[in-house]
Amino acid sequence: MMLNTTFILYALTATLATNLLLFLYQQLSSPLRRIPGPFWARFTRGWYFWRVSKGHFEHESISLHKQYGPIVRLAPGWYSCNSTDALKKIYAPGSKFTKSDWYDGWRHPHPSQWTLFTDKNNKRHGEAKKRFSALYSLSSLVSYEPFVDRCVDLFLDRLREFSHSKKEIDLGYWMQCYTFDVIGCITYGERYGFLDEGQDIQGAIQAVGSIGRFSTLMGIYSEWYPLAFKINGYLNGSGAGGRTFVANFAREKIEKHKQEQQEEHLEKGGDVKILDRDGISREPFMTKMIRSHRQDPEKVTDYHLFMVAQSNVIAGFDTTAISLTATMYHLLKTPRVLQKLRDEIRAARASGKLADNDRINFHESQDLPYFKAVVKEALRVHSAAGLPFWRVVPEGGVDVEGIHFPEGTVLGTSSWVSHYNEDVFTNPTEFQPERWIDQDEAKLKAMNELYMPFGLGSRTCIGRHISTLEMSKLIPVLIDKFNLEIVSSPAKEGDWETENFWFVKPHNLKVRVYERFKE
Ligand code: HEM
Repeated sequence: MMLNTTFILYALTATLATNLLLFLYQQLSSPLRRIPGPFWARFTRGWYFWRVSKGHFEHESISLHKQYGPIVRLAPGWYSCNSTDALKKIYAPGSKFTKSDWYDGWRHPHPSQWTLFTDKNNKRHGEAKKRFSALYSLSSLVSYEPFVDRCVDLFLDRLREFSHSKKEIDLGYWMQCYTFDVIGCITYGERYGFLDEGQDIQGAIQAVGSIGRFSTLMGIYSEWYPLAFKINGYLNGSGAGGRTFVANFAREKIEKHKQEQQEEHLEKGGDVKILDRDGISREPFMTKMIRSHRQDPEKVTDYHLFMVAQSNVIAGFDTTAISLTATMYHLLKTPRVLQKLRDEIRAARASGKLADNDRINFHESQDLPYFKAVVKEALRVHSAAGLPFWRVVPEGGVDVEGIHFPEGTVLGTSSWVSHYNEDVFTNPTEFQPERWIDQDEAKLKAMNELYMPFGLGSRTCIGRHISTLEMSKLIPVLIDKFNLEIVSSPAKEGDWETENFWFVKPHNLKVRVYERFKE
């Protein structure tokens, strides 16, 4: 018995030692061994996990590139890239690179539960994206505009109340209420109701937000993800309740829309598009999708209906709220820019370019060059996504910055690294919308090549026009009608707090609101 135990111990030690030696040999003989990076990143993903878990990796990744150059090792076989050459090769439209296993952390572990954002199957992803891209296109925005108008009106009503009561508010939280309700309206034609009371209904804002931390960290050890997912479901504070609320809301609305269309179909003897006086359809996503589902249930399946509805919320609500909050934060911190923007809006109003005194049309907002530069600059200095967009090198490998990366290597670039590239962006930490206007063509081209708040290539954000609509209809009216004042707190040392678990979220941006009355 004693002999057996000793033998097993020897065998285990020998196996471990052999594996360790083999691992060290592979690392030290790898053609990529000369790529610099933090010491422990050579041997384990644990270093990356630890640093990301601190919640500020967007800044750390910029420093790492300053220290080590355009390619930095972040884990064995994972390299962060900072160059135009890398972006062109990794994210080229039609490239064969696939999303890496890190994205598994963002999906339900069952293989049937894929989403556009997480799909590693390029073929299936391409087909689905093509099928639904018209719903998100620039030309479809006009049909969603009345939904956004309703939410903007309600948001401004709330601000008027805060102005009267002089109550301090968390601006980031109220932006979340706005974007959650807008996405509900655009998707189902109905608000969730966050703007009514400012309540986080069933903890849904908190829950969808909490997905970020878990998914970001577990994606680094994606082989453990299915187990962690199961355990997480049993834990308090996992946000399961809020997620269930969002999923149930989707199921309930899908059923309701199906039933209504069925009744309408029977009554009118066929599918009918609801057009307004201008001949424009003002229908939410679900109405359009269910019509396509009725026409061809194999092409637009029940799963597609649910997947698109869920993706809109999970990928679209926080990202847009963060971008709105960041834009307001930088405007408030840079009074020169705020004043210039107000002047542009006032001049547009004075010259009769804005039809309504209390609202702004999307096409009018796109005729305000300084406003567009403000939003572009805000998304440069504060991109909502703050970690590399990891991709797997396909068969044949790839040459980046003169280094050959074999098939299976994981490469990625974070928009923060790209947007703070000092070779291309002069004084990158400064909020200067003018850099997008007063610029020579060559410089502008170089900046645009590195600009990636919505990602790049075939996996670019499908909802980017919708988020532009949401921002363009709120910010000009908000700054025209209200003064906002940041309430400084000693803990924040006059600045704001952010936390990065893929989404770089502002916390506790407390402001006071004052209604502006025109002279
Ligand atoms: C300012 C707001 C937004 C920002 C900054 C943003 C950012 C991004 C980024 C960076 C990606 C690509 C990630 C990657 O390559 O891994 C992405 C993808 C995606 N976004 Fe957005 N997003 C925003 C708003 C929205 C909205 C409003 C929706 C939905 C209505 C949406 C839906 C999606 C979807 C479905 C994908 C996956 C696309 C694909 O893989 O083909 N996003 N977004």
